[in-house]
Amino acid sequence: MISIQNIEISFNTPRGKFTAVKDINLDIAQGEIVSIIGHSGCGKSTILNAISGMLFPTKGKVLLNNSEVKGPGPDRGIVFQNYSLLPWLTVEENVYQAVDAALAGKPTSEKHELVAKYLRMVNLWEHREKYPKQISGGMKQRTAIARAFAIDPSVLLLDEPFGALDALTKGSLHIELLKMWNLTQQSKTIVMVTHDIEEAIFLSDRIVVMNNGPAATIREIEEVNLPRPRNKKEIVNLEEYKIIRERLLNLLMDKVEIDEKDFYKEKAA
Ligand SMILES: Nc1ncnc2c1ncn2[C@@H]1O[C@H](COP(=O)(O)OP(=O)(O)OP(=O)(O)O)[C@@H](O)[C@H]1O
Repeated sequence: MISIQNIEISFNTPRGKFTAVKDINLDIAQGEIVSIIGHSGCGKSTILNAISGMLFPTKGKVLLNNSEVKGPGPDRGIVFQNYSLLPWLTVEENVYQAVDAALAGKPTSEKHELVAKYLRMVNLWEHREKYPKQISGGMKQRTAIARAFAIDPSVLLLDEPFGALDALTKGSLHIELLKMWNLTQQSKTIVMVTHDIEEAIFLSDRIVVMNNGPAATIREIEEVNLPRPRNKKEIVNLEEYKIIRERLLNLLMDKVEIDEKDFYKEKAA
């Protein structure tokens, strides 16, 4: 469904051309959940932005259902870490506004029903009249996720959506995300950027591990062959889980160790 073909993304900076990522090739099937992990600054958000159409590759192309991505569209819903709710609208209005734009021409009652359905799904119906400043971080992110699902995009792009949340809230949002994915017959394709290895394993079918930048590339792609539905308490005891976790930790720690060695070398010199 998504085909990233040999993309390179460079930026013009005051110090010249900066290549953030290069030689990125990745095919993602419909209904797959794929996470992208890697050190800060390795280009995870840059890749997500190229899929969203907010950024154009300097070389190569991104195809969505065999058509080249030329800009953002309602077929792709995006959730960012910083909630991105409009502060002057209530929870319900924030979701309605997106639905109204995506379903222009449909009866108002139908749009309101849709908003209600998704707010109930993320347990926010009781809080629908509150403004963003009156709700917690987890509730803001629930609103953003409900809004993204309500417009019924075929692809959901999540940029560290749970990064600012505490572990318990994060855990319940993981379950709500999978609940919505299951309710759509696992037909939505989800691409998520995260720093959290456990989160990536729990949610994903595949995990893309990036090298460090500049000119970062894909280092390895791990398949997560854990049965679904997944139960967090149960999967952590499975051998497969432990192997993937160890492997991801080793891949990500590699660079840190190299940096440390360099530091001691410099000190000795
Ligand atoms: N508009 C821009 N102009 C110049 N450089 C940019 C621009 N956008 C991103 N970069 C650079 O590209 C690299 C990749 O950035 P990106 O935000 O994709 O990283 P990331 O892996 O998502 O990082 P983090 O995990 O910290 O969010 C960084 O070095 C960043 O400074």
